[in-house]
Amino acid sequence: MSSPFLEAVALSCERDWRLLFEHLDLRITGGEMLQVAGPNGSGKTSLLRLLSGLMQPTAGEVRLNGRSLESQRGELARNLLWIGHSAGIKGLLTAEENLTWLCALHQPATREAIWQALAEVGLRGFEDVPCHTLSAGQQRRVGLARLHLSPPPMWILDEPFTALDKQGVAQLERHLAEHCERGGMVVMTTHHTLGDRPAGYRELDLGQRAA
Ligand SMILES: Nc1ncnc2c1ncn2[C@@H]1O[C@H](COP(=O)(O)OP(=O)(O)OP(=O)(O)O)[C@@H](O)[C@H]1O
Repeated sequence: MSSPFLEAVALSCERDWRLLFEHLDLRITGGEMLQVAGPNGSGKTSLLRLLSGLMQPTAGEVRLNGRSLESQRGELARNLLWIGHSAGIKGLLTAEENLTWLCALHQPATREAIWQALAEVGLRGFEDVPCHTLSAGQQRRVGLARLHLSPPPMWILDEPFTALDKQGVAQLERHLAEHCERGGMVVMTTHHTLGDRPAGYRELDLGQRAA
């Protein structure tokens, strides 16, 4: 099967009567990484939410494999992994419990696979600890462990490096680049300058397109 591709066609976004961007066209496919950059409030998270089908555009359209996202909800759910600005985990659940139910949305994972993924993100020994007792960076790592659990090909990540230490940043950069090198797709926002970029890397600066 060919890799999925995502398009924005003449996309405009207005929030609270403020036009964030307009006439935005882009196409991203397997093997590519798009870093959405720009100042605070320029619309980076809004663009990611539009591309993930979590928000409706003011004008224009988002397409998956050449067809409107609206008609592709099932396909989108099968192909997309969205990790938002917050770690996206529940504090009262343990790391293992959080990943068990998050994975159930896509592809149920075994306990062994979850423990292995937690080890990959440096959380060996923290599997059965309630997440509210973990540090901010550790909580972020629990959420990011999903990227090691048979994830779908399209990753849309809002500020995934937040709260990570240097080693965590380097490890995540490598993992994202490897995902693209294997034919996966990454769209993300970050204010961080990436040291490890795959061949298919490009940047979209919303600050330079301000409406
Ligand atoms: N739920 C909301 N309702 C109304 N307006 C919103 C909402 N969320 C964001 N906005 C507005 O949309 C604009 C863009 O917000 P957005 O979060 O997309 O920016 P951003 O570029 O991701 O910013 P940051 O770098 O601070 O994360 C801001 O002016 C914000 O006030």
